[in-house]
Amino acid sequence: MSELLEVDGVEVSYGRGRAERRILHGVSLSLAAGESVGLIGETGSGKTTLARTILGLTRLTAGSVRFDGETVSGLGARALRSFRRSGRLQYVFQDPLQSLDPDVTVRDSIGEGLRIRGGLTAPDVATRAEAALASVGLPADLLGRVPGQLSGGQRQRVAIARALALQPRLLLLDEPVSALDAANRIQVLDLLRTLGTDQGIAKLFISHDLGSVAGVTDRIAVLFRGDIVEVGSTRDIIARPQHPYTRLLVGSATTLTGGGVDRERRRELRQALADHG
Ligand SMILES: Nc1ncnc2c1ncn2[C@@H]1O[C@H](COP(=O)(O)OP(=O)(O)OP(=O)(O)O)[C@@H](O)[C@H]1O
Repeated sequence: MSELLEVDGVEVSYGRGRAERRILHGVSLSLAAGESVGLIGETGSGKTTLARTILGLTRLTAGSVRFDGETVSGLGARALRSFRRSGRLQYVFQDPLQSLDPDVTVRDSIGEGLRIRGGLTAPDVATRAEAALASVGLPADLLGRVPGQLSGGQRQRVAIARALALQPRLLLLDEPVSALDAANRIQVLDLLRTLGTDQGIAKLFISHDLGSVAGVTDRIAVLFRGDIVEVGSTRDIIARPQHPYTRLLVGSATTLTGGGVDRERRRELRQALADHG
């Protein structure tokens, strides 16, 4: 199967000289068109760094990122701008206020990327914005509101609609529900499960919480201290986790196991992890 996204041996460091710290140690990961994959790792493991590298925002020191047949990691500033304008790869942040301007209406916010990309008349942009809003289950009467007049769950849906309006091939969703309360979290995850499947949009869910993405992904990749330590179908990862860190994740996710592993077992797994690293 030809891959939509191919991350191959990516290394990223921050700082220089003595202060240099390697964050990603040769990460490889691929996604096919329409596939839904979870990238799971604890805080500081390098998830956002990997997302930023895929977007071409962070420079890699080794390896490559290919997307939709193009080597993104090799693009110069100008080519990168044009790649971003194309909208083929969209990023949804944990906090919707990071992608939404507080003074801009929902209508203009969703239409902005389309206007920047060009090629559509103003009425076409408006129609696409309305359709995108409807596709995330929100009514058209929200179009005239600004983000401060929306609930947290509505804001995140608007941020998703804004990304969808550009008809991307891949959505990078960085902790898309962790800022939401429990009820909104379930609703937005429910939306994300089916969203884009008809159009073959691939989704990469980035999260520290295996439980919250298990129901929406085909595969899971586990990132631990800058290395992908395990990749497999979501079902296999949950039923037969191999790496000690994955076992700890599965054991801690009470929603998956109905109870989680007991304290003593978690202590053993933490010890195994310490021995591992
Ligand atoms: N611009 C930067 N300069 C220096 N160090 C950075 C920079 N960005 C991130 N880091 C460091 O790189 C490591 C990985 O950070 P990253 O944000 O990728 O982790 P993460 O897995 O996304 O964590 P979280 O779940 O907390 O968001 C952390 O130790 C962080 O402090």
